Amino acid sequence: MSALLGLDKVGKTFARGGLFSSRRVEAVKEVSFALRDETPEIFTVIGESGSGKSTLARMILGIHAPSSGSIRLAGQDVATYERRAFMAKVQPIFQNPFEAFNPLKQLDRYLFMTAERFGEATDRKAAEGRADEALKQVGLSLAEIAGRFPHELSGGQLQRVAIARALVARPRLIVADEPVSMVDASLRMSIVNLFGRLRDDLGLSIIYITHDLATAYYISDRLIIMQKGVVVEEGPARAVLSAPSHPYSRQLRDAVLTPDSAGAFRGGYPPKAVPASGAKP
Ligand SMILES: Nc1ncnc2c1ncn2[C@@H]1O[C@H](COP(=O)(O)OP(=O)(O)OP(=O)(O)O)[C@@H](O)[C@H]1O
Repeated sequence: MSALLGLDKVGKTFARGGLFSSRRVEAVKEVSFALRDETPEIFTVIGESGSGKSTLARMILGIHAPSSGSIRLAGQDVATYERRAFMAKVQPIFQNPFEAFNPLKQLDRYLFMTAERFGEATDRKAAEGRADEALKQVGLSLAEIAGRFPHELSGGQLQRVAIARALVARPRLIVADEPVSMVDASLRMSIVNLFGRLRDDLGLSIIYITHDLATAYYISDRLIIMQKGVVVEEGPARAVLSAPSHPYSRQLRDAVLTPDSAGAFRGGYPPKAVPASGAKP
């Protein structure tokens, strides 16, 4: 078995209040997990605000260096990758699609640029082909997007373009940090369903960072639950959320457990009545 991604006792400590401050925050402590090469999956990192999810995502993306432990992609330490080679394998999707794009730049430019930089497209025609293919994978097309600016699209459409931009590189792994929390509640399930299709059709693995238990339950294959930087529970998503053993996991589950959704958490699938947001009942 070869690992696509392997984290071994990864930790991150920040100095609070400037470089010379002695106050330290342990944002992530000794997190270990591996994604298998042969088994594409949606691996969810769930936890409340401040639990260390984004710090973990940034370390996997090579934005922050771990303070301890190691992160390996296809057997190689993430820190030693040449940036372009790394981005061809791992692509990010961030929370706010409106911040991901310059409001003055046409959206197709981003797709062409990614195709040329990370997707090995050698000319404009190849880049257009790549962009159209990726847009179709998210339910759009180059004809619909060509020449359009970010403000001309809805948040949901724009997040689809952000996902298409990631796909243009034909990565092995997508790290999606709260990708649906800025998207209209009615569209959240369609975005997470799209992740499911990308896993099944393209063999992509997705690290899905969220505080939304409902979408996590619905789409995840495996998950870890984080609290104060520590993994308090891990395992197959349905098993963990149906019978959580840690008090914090139970608290999380109960926060979205309405009488209507209770059946879903007892094992019914798909969970028809689970709310699309993490809103408390
Ligand atoms: N650059 C930084 N400098 C100092 N402290 C930081 C930095 N980044 C994160 N932290 C701290 O690390 C802890 C974890 O933050 P992180 O953003 O990873 O949590 P999170 O689970 O992603 O939260 P949220 O859901 O609100 O984004 C918090 O206490 C945060 O204040």
